[in-house]
Amino acid sequence: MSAPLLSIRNLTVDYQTDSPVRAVNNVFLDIRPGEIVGLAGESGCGKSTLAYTVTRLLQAPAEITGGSIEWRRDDGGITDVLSLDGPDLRAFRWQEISMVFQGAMSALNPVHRIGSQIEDVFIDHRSGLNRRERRERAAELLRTVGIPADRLRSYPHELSGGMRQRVMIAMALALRPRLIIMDEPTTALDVVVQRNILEEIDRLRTEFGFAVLFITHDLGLLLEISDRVGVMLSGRLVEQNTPDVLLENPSHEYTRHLLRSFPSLRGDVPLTGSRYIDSGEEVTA
Ligand SMILES: Nc1ncnc2c1ncn2[C@@H]1O[C@H](COP(=O)(O)OP(=O)(O)OP(=O)(O)O)[C@@H](O)[C@H]1O
Repeated sequence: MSAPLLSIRNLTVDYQTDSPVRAVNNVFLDIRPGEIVGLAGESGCGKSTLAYTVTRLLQAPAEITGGSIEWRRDDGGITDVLSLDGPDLRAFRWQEISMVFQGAMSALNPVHRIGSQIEDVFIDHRSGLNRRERRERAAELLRTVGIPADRLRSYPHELSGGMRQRVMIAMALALRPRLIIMDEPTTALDVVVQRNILEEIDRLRTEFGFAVLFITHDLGLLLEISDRVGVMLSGRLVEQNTPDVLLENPSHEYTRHLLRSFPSLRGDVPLTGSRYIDSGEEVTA
């Protein structure tokens, strides 16, 4: 088994409000190169706080009160993520780890064309590229995520929700990061569009070899797409395992509860093509 790309050890994050909230509580999580790790749990369990901590986007009143996050660089050396700052942090954020968050409409600037927003990533991080090269790369990125290059001239409101989310994925891919964190990237989309985007992410992962930390409250979806799934409850990662083990032999009562809350994995949930449906396994309680 390859060495982890990202190692989260004993991480604890508190919101220092009048009555402090422990949003992340002693979390251990490794992500290996090329792996899709899913993080499930209901609203408020600390998933986004964990993602923001890894990407160092956490803001006051949040405070990291314990633990470490290590990143294995391409040269085999280790970067202490929690002590990164200045240009090193900026470079880490787009070149090593990038993010796709929920709500592409609010993440994209409504008054700028798609093309110029993608090119901005290159202006900030690839200052050696000239205008024509930036434009070519932006066009290539759009094609990579299945959008015709002439859409570079579109404004966000001229694209569908699914297309906007693809643009966000294109931007996240721009500098070829080794890990992409996706926080509810498809939640606002209808099921068919969601499925197309998930297939796209899997195809891109095969093509480019990046790892994915995929965060959603939707355990069913994670069981389908992930190599490993972690279940979070009140800031704790109460269980992490492969989808097969989680389905067949969940060790935590909360995981069993989440599994029971599926209507059925046999037929009437929209998991078309799922290997769990194909195998005909009965997993409802
Ligand atoms: N700015 C803040 N100030 C105080 N408490 C906060 C703040 N942001 C989040 N929290 C609390 O931290 C806990 C974890 O929230 P977080 O947003 O990480 O959960 P989540 O699982 O991502 O939920 P969701 O899916 O709704 O985004 C919750 O109890 C939340 O109320």
